Amino acid sequence: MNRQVDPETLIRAKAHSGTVEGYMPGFGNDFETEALPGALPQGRNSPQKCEYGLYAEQLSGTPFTAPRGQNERTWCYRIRPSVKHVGRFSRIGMPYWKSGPCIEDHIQSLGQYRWNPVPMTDEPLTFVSGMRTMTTAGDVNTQVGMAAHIYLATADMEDEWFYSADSELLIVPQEGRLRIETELGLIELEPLEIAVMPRGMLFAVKLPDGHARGFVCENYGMKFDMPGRGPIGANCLANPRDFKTPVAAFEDRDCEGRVIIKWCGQFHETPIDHSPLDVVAWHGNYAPCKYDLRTFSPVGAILFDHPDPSIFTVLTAPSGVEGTANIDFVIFPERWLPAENTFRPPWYHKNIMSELMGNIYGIYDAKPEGFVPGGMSLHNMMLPHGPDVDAFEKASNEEQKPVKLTNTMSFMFETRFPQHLTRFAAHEAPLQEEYIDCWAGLEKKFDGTPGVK
Ligand SMILES: O=C(O)Cc1cc(O)ccc1O
Ligand SMILES: [Fe+2]
Repeated sequence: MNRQVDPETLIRAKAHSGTVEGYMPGFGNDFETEALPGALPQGRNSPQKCEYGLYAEQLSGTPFTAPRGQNERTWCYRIRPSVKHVGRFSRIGMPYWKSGPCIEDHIQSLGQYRWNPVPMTDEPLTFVSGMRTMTTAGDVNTQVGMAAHIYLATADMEDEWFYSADSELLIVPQEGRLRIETELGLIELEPLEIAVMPRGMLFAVKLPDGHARGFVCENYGMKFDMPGRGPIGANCLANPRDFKTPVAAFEDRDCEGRVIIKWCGQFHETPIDHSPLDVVAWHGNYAPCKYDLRTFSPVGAILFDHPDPSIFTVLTAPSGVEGTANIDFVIFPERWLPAENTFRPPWYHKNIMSELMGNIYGIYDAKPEGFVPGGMSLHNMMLPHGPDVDAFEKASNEEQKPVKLTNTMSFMFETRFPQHLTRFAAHEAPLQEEYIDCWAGLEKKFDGTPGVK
């Protein structure tokens, strides 16, 4: 990639068969890709000397001895090895990017929370410096739990690259496109797509629209995986081929730059005198990917009742306890609602899991007012919630012909751990103080006499 990643000078791998415009299909596949012919060694990983004078380097995403099927690593053939950064690491501040445990004593009261979109800013903020943590759960040091962030970005990362040693990053754009230049290739992302950036992988984010806002789920624990479909069978929900991993792309460029690392909740930087996006060829199964949420094929109730939202799980990060996710990433996409004699929106409930929701666009059926695109809500462990009074009345009284729910895409980061608000979420972000009043109008209908009311 050249600095502006100009398509003319971009040295990108030729599309192999099965690739779609710079991407290879499949989830967690063993990929191979080279931007220069013959750069990728065949039949071995570490020849005595690599073609083109490249250095071989392995990036391990799982322990060496992880079981086959979970074991993930990638071999990179690069112009310089990663140790060729210039100086020592020095600590820098990133005051709005928090890590768990971050249990500060600043919350007025326990509650159900909802926020308006955090407004865009004129301040020059990159994808990294513009990260604003809303909640943390678990502990980054023990690699358990997660954090939920919003990012506000107005500036490209110029000669600046970032990696998180702490976490995998699930990126959910809400406004503005992102151009994510990674060590393994280029990901172009727009709202209604998501990207997953593996732990330890360098990248820079550029802003084709000059600004961007979105959500990030930072996964401290085991990697996101596709959920098992159980009796649903081999198809529907997210299909593996709709995950796209970039082909190799590199730049050979000297510069005065810096690498920022997030490491056990702290931020460090080191100078670098060249672009670290210098991987000419790679092979392996530890790689970034993107996914278009519009390719999710929802499966739902086709006669009666409202199923658990787990049917809409796109990705799940296990916790080690079966069926109890460190994080489930769930979406609420456009779909048909045909169920008969059924209260169709979500039921009222309390949940051992903690539910952080965000609205990407449109209207969420349980909250027709107040949960707006760019907004978020948090229904924490065992705190009751459900449809607001208008949604309840409408869904209880409407004629039950099949309807298509359109103009909607919300999502949920659901974790087995309680989520703690940051000071930013409690005091700086536009918290809706009156949120719980959305249930105030739910009146007692019971009068002791039989019959539906
Ligand atoms: O609370 C929410 O809006 C999310 C949600 C949706 C649903 O369809 C069922 C349960 C649930 O927690
Ligand atoms: Fe819920």
